[in-house]
Amino acid sequence: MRGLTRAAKRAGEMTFNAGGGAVNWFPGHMAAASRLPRHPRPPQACRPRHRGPRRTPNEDLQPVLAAKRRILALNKKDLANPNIMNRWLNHFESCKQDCISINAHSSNSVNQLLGLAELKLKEAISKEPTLIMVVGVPNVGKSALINSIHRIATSRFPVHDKNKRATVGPLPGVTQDIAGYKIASQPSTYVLDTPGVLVPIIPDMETGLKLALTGAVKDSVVGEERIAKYLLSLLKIRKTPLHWERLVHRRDELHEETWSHNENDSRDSLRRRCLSNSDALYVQDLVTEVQRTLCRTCLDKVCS
Ligand SMILES: Nc1nc2c(ncn2[C@@H]2O[C@H](COP(=O)(O)OP(=O)(O)OP(=O)(O)O)[C@@H](O)[C@H]2O)c(=O)[nH]1
Repeated sequence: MRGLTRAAKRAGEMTFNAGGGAVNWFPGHMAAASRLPRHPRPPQACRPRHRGPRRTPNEDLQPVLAAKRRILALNKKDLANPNIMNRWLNHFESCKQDCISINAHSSNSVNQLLGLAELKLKEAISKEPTLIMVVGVPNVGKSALINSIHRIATSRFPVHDKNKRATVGPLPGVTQDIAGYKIASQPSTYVLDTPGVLVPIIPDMETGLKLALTGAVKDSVVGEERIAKYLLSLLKIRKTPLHWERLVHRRDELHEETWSHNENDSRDSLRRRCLSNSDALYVQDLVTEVQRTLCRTCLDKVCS
């Protein structure tokens, strides 16, 4: 296991050095947002994180958040390996952290989180008004979670801003400002959506590349090719079988199936569903290059 970790670290360094160029991980809106929790009346905190629980806590916010009642929400559970997710839940439980894994798009899942929040915030909710802040790195699903909470709340209580929605998007950095959503009255309770915040300085390259892989920073900040190479290195290190050739065969099969069953299907739609020849060749070249680099630096030895 330690060998794997070391190899991944080495792969991160190599990928990073190969791409070159300084990376600005911390744009202006993040700097502004990282000052928000020091508001004179600091709110309770709910922190959705996603498929990188080790890489995504913001240590700079810990002193402020530690004093709050908080729940750790591991979001995007539908994308995570359930065994690894359970290991993380056990880990946080052993650290006496209230932790739950959720899918922000699922009402059942968000209802479970709300149940836990009600239990946890019982005392605080009796004081008016209560602010619940959702914080986390960019693209973790904070706005999606807020929309689900707001939708559930509006089905329970009459609220005036029923149609208010936080903007959700596949790229990081969609939310640039703080916004409040009323989810209960008497006593008034609000959830606050916040811009995703990274730490001002990414401690090491591996963390940066992993954040990029999970979508917490835009691909263009690190460089698409650099991220692709790093991903391929990780797949190689973990001995994940690569299926490019099978994809090309699948394309030929699909081609035959589709033309024999549905003659109206256009070539364009076919192309969208399959990997083109040039894409497959490009990926194969990339794999070969990564494998050659890995051999050169004896990463194989580290893994074996
Ligand atoms: N599969 C899956 N996707 C999710 C989940 N939660 C959010 N997403 C998707 O993740 C992407 C980012 O979601 P947002 O809610 O915009 O993330 P955010 O944390 O507000 O992002 P910033 O504005 O960058 O801080 C969107 O494409 C969502 O649809 C989830 O539980 N499962």
